[in-house]
Amino acid sequence: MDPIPNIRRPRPLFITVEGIDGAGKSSQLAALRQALEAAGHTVVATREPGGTPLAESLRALFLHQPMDALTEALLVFAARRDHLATVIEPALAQGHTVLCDRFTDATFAYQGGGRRFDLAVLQTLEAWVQNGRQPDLTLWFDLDPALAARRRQAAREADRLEQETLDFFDRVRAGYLARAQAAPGRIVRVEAGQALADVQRDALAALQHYLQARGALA
Ligand SMILES: Nc1ncnc2c1ncn2[C@@H]1O[C@H](COP(=O)(O)OP(=O)(O)O)[C@@H](O)[C@H]1O
Ligand SMILES: Cc1cn([C@H]2C[C@H](O)[C@@H](COP(=O)(O)OP(=O)(O)O)O2)c(=O)[nH]c1=O
Repeated sequence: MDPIPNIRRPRPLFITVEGIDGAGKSSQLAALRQALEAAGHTVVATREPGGTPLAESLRALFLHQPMDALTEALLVFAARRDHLATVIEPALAQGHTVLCDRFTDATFAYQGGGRRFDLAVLQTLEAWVQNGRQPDLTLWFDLDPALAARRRQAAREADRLEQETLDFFDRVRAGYLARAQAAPGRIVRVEAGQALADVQRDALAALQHYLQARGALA
């Protein structure tokens, strides 16, 4: 008889990070990944829109071509469909934890909040595309839009979305707040206006709290 491998892998998780552009979520991904690996998870790190060759092509169009709000919503959900079918679901089925930079909360915040697009249509698309799949945990890096704009200006050239007004980002932020209020057990707000190390401390604490509460440690 083959020996049974003495490895206890924790239950795979689907974890997402969210926030307005410049909130600092990408800066926290490496530390989150390390913490998950230290807890026994094998991690697939990915992003939206993107994460597959097709979805990365859609991302390039999305970030640079002018389009209306419905087209935006259809493109991000088309990208999401391919990403779920070819990366996220297979990874979870193989026992890997998926750490994803943005997911559907971004659609409700940007297209729903920012563009004021019909939330009922987004809910219909979500149901069609996701087949019930939702993140287990979402860390929402929340930052004042004026401060986020200053951080972005110091860091990079603005893409199509990042050229939007402060009013737009106020609505995106309000969209995230509404999502967090509707799903308080899933979405955890992290105060992103602090120094990088303090944001990291709070994000890791929220992750550890979740892992302990769900028994998701190795
Ligand atoms: N807590 C922080 N304090 C100051 N600057 C930060 C902080 N977090 C990130 N930054 C900087 O702000 C810019 C945007 O951060 P980034 O992680 O790319 O944000 P996002 O992925 O949310 O758009 C980068 O130049 C980054 O170094
Ligand atoms: C996933 C998603 C992203 N977006 C937007 C948010 C961002 O402005 C942009 C790309 O996100 P992001 O990868 O965070 O950009 P960057 O690498 O420049 O930090 O796409 C939507 O509008 N709807 C969505 O559903």
